[in-house]
Amino acid sequence: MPKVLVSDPIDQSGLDILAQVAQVDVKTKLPLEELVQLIPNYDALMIRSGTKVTSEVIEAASQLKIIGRAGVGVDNVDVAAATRRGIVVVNSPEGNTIAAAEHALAMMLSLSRNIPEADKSVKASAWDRKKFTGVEVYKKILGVVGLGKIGSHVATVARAMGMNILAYDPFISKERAAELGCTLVDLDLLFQEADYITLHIPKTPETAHLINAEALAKMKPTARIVNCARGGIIDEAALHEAVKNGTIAGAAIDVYESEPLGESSLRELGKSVVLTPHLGASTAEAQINVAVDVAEQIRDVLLGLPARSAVNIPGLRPDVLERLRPYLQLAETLGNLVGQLAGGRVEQVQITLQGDLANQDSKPIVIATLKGLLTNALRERVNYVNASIEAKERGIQVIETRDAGVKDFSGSLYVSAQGSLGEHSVTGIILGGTEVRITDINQFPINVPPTKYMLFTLHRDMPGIIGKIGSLLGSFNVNIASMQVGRQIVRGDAVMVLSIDDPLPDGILEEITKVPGIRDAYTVAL
Ligand SMILES: NC(=O)C1=CN([C@@H]2O[C@H](COP(=O)(O)OP(=O)(O)OC[C@H]3O[C@@H](n4cnc5c(N)ncnc54)[C@H](O)[C@@H]3O)[C@@H](O)[C@H]2O)C=CC1
Ligand SMILES: O=C(O)CCC(=O)C(=O)O
Repeated sequence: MPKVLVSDPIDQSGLDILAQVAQVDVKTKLPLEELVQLIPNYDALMIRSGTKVTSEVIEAASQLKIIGRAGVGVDNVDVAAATRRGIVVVNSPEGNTIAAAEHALAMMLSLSRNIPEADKSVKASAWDRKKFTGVEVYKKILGVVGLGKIGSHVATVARAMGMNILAYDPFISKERAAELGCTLVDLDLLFQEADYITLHIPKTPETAHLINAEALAKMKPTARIVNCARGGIIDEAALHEAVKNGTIAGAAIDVYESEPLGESSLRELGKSVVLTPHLGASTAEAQINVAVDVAEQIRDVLLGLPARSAVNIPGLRPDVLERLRPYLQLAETLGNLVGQLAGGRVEQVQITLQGDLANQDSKPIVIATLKGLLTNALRERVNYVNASIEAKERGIQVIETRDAGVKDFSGSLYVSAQGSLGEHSVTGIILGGTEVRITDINQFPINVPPTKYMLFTLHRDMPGIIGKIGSLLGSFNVNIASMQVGRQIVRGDAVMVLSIDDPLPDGILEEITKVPGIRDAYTVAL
């Protein structure tokens, strides 16, 4: 049974799903050294934001197939290192959207109405109303930085509260912003005009310290800033100075440069600053959503199925995946077959989506073909995550084409490879929705299902040759399960495809090539 390590608190609903297919060990607050020691025993790791999955952890993770982040941000995972090791990283892109958006709105209102400090004072038996007079958000300008899933929801609700929305997001169209009732502006204008600024962007090298002393200096002295996105987007030292000096009016912060928040001057700023301990996703509903979403993906990957929200392999909508699944199998089989026919050192591979298949998303099909192509060399080290990188590192040139005009079958896949045994090509189709059929080898039409052990010959189409190969295989005690011949013209060149029950014994291939009329022979194990 596979083993899953859950190293952050995860809702029971997720643990129950994992337990259907795996042994589940929940061990939270592990020091790095302990995680490094334990991880070689596990097939999957499920985390929230607490666990840092560093390159050191990934190096030690000799069995790990998947890291599941029950949340959105994967900045606590070294995704590049995981990709290199062929480990799938999945997240839950939408499970906590509403929770995070509502937290940002709650922070904005708490800050405006001094709710945390007022609460503290009443609980300390005071009744001080004047001290906690606040400001309204109605008719104020909200600057939304990042108009993705969370930013959009914040903008929609804020508009309903009577706010006017400016937005900055270089990857969102004006039309989409207009649909949400936002005006797209550049960042400087947003900084200058906004009464409230709320951040909903990932932390990247471009967004690190986006809010620094220079940016804060452009804001209104009455401006208030909310960060429920990621620590490090705001320079905390600069923020402290800006609030202390009255450059801006205040800030509400959920995420920090270093978590848990250690010593911090932000704590000294009284009611001008509201601080929460990374609570954006902490609602009962969001925790069930993300736990179920990610646990289902871990379960699927452990069962050999693709994940729907992998961040390091092309994401596919489940309905698209369902439609493509047989073609991924076809691509992998043809890649593996052509890779063996072409011998080692493949320099170039051409992948053509033909007929109706030409209308499909080619990326996963190309990846599946490369995975098949490299399987012989890399075995279980190659998978959907690292196949493209491995192919690139081996200097394999990948040519991807489409030909909707090929109408022999409703949809077919053509793969050719140039390797140490020359150039070889195969074509295949899916029959009856699930069955792989090889319909062409090196331009010779055939119709055979792939089997574990196969023998291919290229020979002259002449009487007696099939019998000779049959007798030769018989003399080596090789049992033939099925045989088919394909030719272009009578008594011209032909191919023979044999499915055999066992691997071909050493030396027999050489004997086959000595049979008069045989030009070449290849054996493959799929
Ligand atoms: N505090 C918490 O507990 C939670 C925090 N988050 C964080 O919230 C952030 C946003 O999450 P989602 O809305 O789900 O992500 P999303 O991917 O839907 O949206 C992010 C938006 O940022 C935009 N963007 C990227 N780089 C940008 C840049 N340099 N300047 C301006 N815009 C840029 C993108 O175009 C995209 O529209 C993420 O950092 C995520 O980790 C998410 C959930 C909970
Ligand atoms: O797991 C959590 O509570 C943090 C959520 C978060 O920051 C995210 O989903 O990006």
